[in-house]
Amino acid sequence: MLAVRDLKKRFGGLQALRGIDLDVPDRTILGVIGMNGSGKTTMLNCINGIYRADSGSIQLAGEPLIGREVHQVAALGIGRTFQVPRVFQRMTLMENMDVAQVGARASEAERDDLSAYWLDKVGLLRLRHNYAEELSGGQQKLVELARIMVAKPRLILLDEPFAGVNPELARMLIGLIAEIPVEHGCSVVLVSHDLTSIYQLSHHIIVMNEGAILTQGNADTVRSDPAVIEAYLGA
Ligand SMILES: Nc1ncnc2c1ncn2[C@@H]1O[C@H](COP(=O)(O)OP(=O)(O)OP(=O)(O)O)[C@@H](O)[C@H]1O
Repeated sequence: MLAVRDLKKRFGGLQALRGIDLDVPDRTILGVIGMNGSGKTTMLNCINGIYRADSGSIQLAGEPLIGREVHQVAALGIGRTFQVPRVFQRMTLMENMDVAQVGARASEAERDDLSAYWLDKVGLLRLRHNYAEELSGGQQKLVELARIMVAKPRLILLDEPFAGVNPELARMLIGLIAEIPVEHGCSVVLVSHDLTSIYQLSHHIIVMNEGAILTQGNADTVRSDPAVIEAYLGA
């Protein structure tokens, strides 16, 4: 679904990405871990068009993405959430959901049904007529996830979805992310410092360090890799 080759990005004198290669097969979850500043968010920003990569290639199901604007990447089927959720504060939750369906070939009733379905999935249906600004930061993260899902994406990029989310909501979120590939036919790139969730959810994991991939593999491989233990886990 997603293929990244030799992706490089520099900010002035800082080489933030030093040639990243990765593949996310259809209906799988790629976990991304790494120390602060290792380039995880920069990589997501290059994939969804916030930053223009200096070199390399990014393809979604064979479609090249580099050089496309954020809205064009979204229209090709990539949804994105942020460390600090970007929901429309002065809109109700239903209005937030509807904005994400602009251009969808669906009636108002169909759009409302889909909005309600996803708000229910994230446990916020009862608050559908509340303004987003009335919700906690953790709840806003759930709204953001629900909002990207109503656009029926082929791939979603989740940046620290569990940070600032209380344990009960986090458990619900883990269950929800786990079923997204199979039930909704969507691949996931999951950036998180929460190793337990990453190990539990990911089909494949990459460990980033100073803009490069330090190691990769399944949870067992990554957990036991001496370079990861030394560089990332510090133990
Ligand atoms: N717009 C920017 N301008 C200059 N430097 C930037 C910019 N964005 C990121 N960087 C730098 O690039 C490096 C990688 O940052 P990035 O945010 O991608 O790391 P990260 O792995 O997501 O970190 P964290 O876990 O703290 O979110 C850091 O040194 C950061 O300061």
